[in-house]
Amino acid sequence: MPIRTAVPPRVLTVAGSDSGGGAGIQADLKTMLAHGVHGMSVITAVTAQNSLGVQGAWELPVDAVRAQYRSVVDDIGVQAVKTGMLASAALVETVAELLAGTGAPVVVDPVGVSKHGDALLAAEALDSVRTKLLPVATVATPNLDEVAQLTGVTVTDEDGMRRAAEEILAFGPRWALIKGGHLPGDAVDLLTDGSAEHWLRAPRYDNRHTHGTGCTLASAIASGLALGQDVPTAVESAKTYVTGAIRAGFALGGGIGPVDHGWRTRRTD
Ligand SMILES: Nc1ncnc2c1ncn2[C@@H]1O[C@H](COP(=O)(O)OP(=O)(O)OP(=O)(O)O)[C@@H](O)[C@H]1O
Ligand SMILES: Cc1ncc(CO)c(N)n1
Repeated sequence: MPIRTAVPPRVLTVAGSDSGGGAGIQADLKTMLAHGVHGMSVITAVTAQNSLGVQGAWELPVDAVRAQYRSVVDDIGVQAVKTGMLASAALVETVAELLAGTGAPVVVDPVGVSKHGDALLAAEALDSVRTKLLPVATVATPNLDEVAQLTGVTVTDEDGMRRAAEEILAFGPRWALIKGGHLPGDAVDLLTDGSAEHWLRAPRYDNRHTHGTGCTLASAIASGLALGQDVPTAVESAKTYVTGAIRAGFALGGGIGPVDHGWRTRRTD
């Protein structure tokens, strides 16, 4: 048996736990495993969640979040970070302050509500996301509901996605990835840094089992960045990964099932 000598890149997710295993920390770590990086976690909140919705949510104390972050970063080190559910203004500000000191690229998924419409971020935290968190992001990945919450822009078409990207970039992230997954038609996303524009197009799969798509996409981007890819390359390969995972999504429970993070190891065609 060969003995491993190379150490895989390390990727940190700062996010909430989804007991159902489809989104949040659980989706992030599965995505990282699928990309061959070493996944680590700072848990910000615990949700009681399944295919039907979010039955409860409890955020962790700021000190617990700080301590987890220091444990990971001071000893193991990180090559990329992804943030997801941050729950409160206090946690958003704490995480933003911690990330301002990291030299690693940061993918911010500004999680606002779950697929079922359950709030995962307090309304009074939106301003901290705009002024503290987005400025430290290498890539921000809002869906169209999060765009509306953060900028007031209602997107109905691809021109609207351009306007949304400008507004998001004005908060300070280096790149904006506007996810058009909630529009009808093909699943079209726009990646831009204000000059280059990359449109990512994939067929829309008529699959209701899409729990955790946003977490999966953002973690795949962070994994690509940790592997040394540039932002457009990491986003393109993450889009391919999430599209395959949605295509292979499966029914679990009585509601919206998860995407299949392991689709590449299971597909035969
Ligand atoms: N039915 C679908 N078929 C193919 N691609 C999809 C579909 N739904 C979403 N996508 C793609 O999945 C990715 C995630 O987008 P989406 O808008 O679903 O994120 P999200 O709402 O943040 O997800 P979640 O809140 O469940 O984590 C995007 O690349 C989007 O285009
Ligand atoms: C914990 C958690 N994070 C993110 C999402 C995004 O949908 C979710 N449903 N649950």
